[in-house]
Amino acid sequence: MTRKRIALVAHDARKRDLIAWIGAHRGALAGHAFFATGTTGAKVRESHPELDVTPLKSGPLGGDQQIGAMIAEGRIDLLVFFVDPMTAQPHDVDVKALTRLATLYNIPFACNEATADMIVSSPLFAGGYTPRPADFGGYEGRRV
Ligand SMILES: O=C(CO)COP(=O)(O)O
Repeated sequence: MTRKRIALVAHDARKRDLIAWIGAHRGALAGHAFFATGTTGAKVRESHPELDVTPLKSGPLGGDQQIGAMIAEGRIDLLVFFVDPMTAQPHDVDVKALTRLATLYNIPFACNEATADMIVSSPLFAGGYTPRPADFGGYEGRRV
């Protein structure tokens, strides 16, 4: 198994769903390294102490930005971010920045359970798949 670096984020209304999702996939998730926004990380650690979870800052205090920076540095292989589409977030710009970077750097990114289910049950997940590097569509600063 290739050890993946998995970012976990859930808005408040989705935290229970993320914990349940982790429980449902504990076999596939065992042994990987997890990085999570603060409150999400604390809850994941509480319910799944067997996982190696590094908590970052809480989302509204910069945690989404920290994960975005890790993506830009090539330090995250998968983002599982259970988004609440029904509640306005004070840090909406940070959420947008994070999802933009996940898209830009072409990492697998699940914003709901169905997508997360497909990713962790894919043979590509088990098989050490490496996505092609982003080429930024001709952006002049791409080598910088
Ligand atoms: O707000 C979040 C993501 O945008 C999540 O942050 P917490 O995990 O600290 O609640």
